[in-house]
Amino acid sequence: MGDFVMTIEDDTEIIIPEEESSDVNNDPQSNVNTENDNINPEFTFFIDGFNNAIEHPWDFNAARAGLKPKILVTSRTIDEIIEKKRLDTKKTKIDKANGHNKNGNNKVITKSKHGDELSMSEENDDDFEKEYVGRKKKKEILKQNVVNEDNQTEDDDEKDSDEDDPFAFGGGVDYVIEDEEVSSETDNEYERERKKAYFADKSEIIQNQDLASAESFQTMNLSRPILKGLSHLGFIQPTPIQKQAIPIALMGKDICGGAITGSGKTIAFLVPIIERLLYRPRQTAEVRVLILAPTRELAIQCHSVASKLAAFTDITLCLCVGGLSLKKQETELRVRPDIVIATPGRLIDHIRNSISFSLENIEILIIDEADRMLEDGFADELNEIVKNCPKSRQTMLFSATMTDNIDELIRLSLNRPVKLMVDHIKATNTKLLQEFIRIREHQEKNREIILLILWLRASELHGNLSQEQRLEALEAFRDGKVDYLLATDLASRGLDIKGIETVINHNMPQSYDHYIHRVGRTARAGRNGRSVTLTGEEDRKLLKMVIKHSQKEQIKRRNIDTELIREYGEKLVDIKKKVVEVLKEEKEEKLIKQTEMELLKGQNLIKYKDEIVSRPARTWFQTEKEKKSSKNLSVEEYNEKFDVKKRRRDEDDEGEKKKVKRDKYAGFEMDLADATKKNAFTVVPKNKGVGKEKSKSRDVIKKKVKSGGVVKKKGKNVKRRK
Ligand SMILES: Nc1ncnc2c1ncn2[C@@H]1O[C@H](COP(=O)(O)OP(=O)(O)OP(=O)(O)O)[C@@H](O)[C@H]1O
Repeated sequence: MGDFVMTIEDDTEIIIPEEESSDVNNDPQSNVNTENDNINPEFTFFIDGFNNAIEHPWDFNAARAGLKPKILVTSRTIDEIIEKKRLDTKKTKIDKANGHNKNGNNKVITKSKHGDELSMSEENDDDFEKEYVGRKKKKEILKQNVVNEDNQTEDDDEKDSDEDDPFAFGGGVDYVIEDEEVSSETDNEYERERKKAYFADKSEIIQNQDLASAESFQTMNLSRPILKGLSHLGFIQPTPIQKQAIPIALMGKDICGGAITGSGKTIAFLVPIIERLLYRPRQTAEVRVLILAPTRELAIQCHSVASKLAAFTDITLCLCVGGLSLKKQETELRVRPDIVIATPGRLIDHIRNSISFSLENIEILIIDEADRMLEDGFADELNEIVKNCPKSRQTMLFSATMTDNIDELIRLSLNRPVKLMVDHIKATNTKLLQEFIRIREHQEKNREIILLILWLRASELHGNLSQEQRLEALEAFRDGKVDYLLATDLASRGLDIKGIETVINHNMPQSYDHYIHRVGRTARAGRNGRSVTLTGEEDRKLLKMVIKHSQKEQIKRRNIDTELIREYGEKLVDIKKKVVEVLKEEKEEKLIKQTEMELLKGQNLIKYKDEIVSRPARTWFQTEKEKKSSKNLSVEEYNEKFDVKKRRRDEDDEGEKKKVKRDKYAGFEMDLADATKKNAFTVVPKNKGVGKEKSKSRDVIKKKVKSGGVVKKKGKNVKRRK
């Protein structure tokens, strides 16, 4: 859960003078595209719809440019440890087969970073895999059946006669349940009246606005540079949320916008911002627009899309997120960029500590994933930011699970916001096929085995990685260099990576909202997608909610052959010893790295002592104690939901308290916070659908038992870095 709560502590950075020189060439003004003055009046738009959208509408360039200078430490990563073990195994095998000290022609000699010489056969690169998986299983994967209730296995039938059993889905049972989490559906008269008074009357606004003119971007009265930006991104027709939000936002109204995941909410708020900024006074530079996002990666993505959309304007942008160089951001903020895209913690750091930066001229405040930002974990930071913005600003909130709860919204002092809930409330995309694998209580220990059967090969994304590792993992995944991304909820919101075909939930998430965001990483922008969720007995209520909010044909049940579970369970036991060794080595390497970093920090403190001492100390709006407690709040809030879920299960069991005991080894033995352990989920990209791909089991085993920091590159004969 620490993933989401970025505070000043996460960003501790010793700013060394050398860094300054490299910043000079990164003036945000250099992004200004002078083409603006040179627009070709003859340019035309492509008109064949969605397919024109470019492959990667965002990139990591700005984030990479903002990375702190790399500190070279000599410790090995877990990838290197595993690679070495793999090579050692091969070496032993080859030595055994060939007799000692025979170096055949087809051997590659590599030298590890630590100087030990290793030999391996080019032809032998699959050995490790063969050893632990066995080729014949590659085909057996196809045995898994996706079934509906007509086709369940005997083992699974026992409880399914109960007509209130959500696992019995597919046969036409219509669940009508009271759902306290979908507020609008359960509002009482008083609540409805309150909302009527709080929100603007949309029909009145629409009456005054010719929404028919919003049918295409060209008829929206947008300026030429924006149309050109949209055209370059390959966007021709606005999506439903864009059709509604753009004209209303251009009127300066506050907006509470909700639309399903992957429906183009980012463009829905970026277009009106950029259009309005084109008419800003040019005499003085001011920071006029602030876009807030809950995670660094989402802010990076938003900044990248915004830069592309504004490429033919003179609008300047600055990315202010933790994990990237403070100094560089300070330099950029000094010239007052028009738009700042930020995560809350780093923004507050700048408000307090960057000379001449303030939010006093903010005209538009956008809060992306607003419901998440309104949660307790962000409460203090959000209050601090809103307090610093002028009251007269325009505020726009967006999320796929947007709340219309007035008590939550009231803190943002909105001005008669227009509620735009475009899709059926909390619906999932109809192009999403949702599969569920039932995990009975006695099978809880099999979750990892089942993942293993699903052939996962993964890189990782979670809060325990450095920002550089986080970017590398995402980039490798986006570019198809790795097949899967194993991620915590850090990746659950907003990330838009083309080609993600499947999302696998190792556990059903804590709430339906979390579920919507996770599975929403696939089936985006009109594409098909699939989610597979390992569903425990305690997840019945959530499963019912999913069914309730989905079309019948979106829901399927997937069964896993019990014989396969047994076999793969044995394989896991076989490699247990090796995994434990790797974990031990990794721990030692981490310690080495930490020590080296401390040493380096100490050296810099001595070297630049005068300058560091003469600088005013950085300040924060909370005391250490407050900071810690708001960080904990977020985790507590998350765990609370877990407890609720568990309680529900206990209630289902008629009060009988049953604790599912999980083998320590079978669980996630990683450094992440407990809440995160319970919520690892996995994203699977294009053409690597469940049951189709070849065996990559060792990676899954590696991930399963140790979720920290592995980026496994695809392909054979991965050469070791020197
Ligand atoms: N008008 C359009 N035409 C074609 N593609 C579009 C259009 N608008 C947005 N897209 C594409 O749709 C995809 C999803 O957009 P975006 O990331 O803004 O979704 P979102 O609604 O914010 O999703 P989430 O709720 O998951 O954050 C992106 O790849 C984007 O490039």
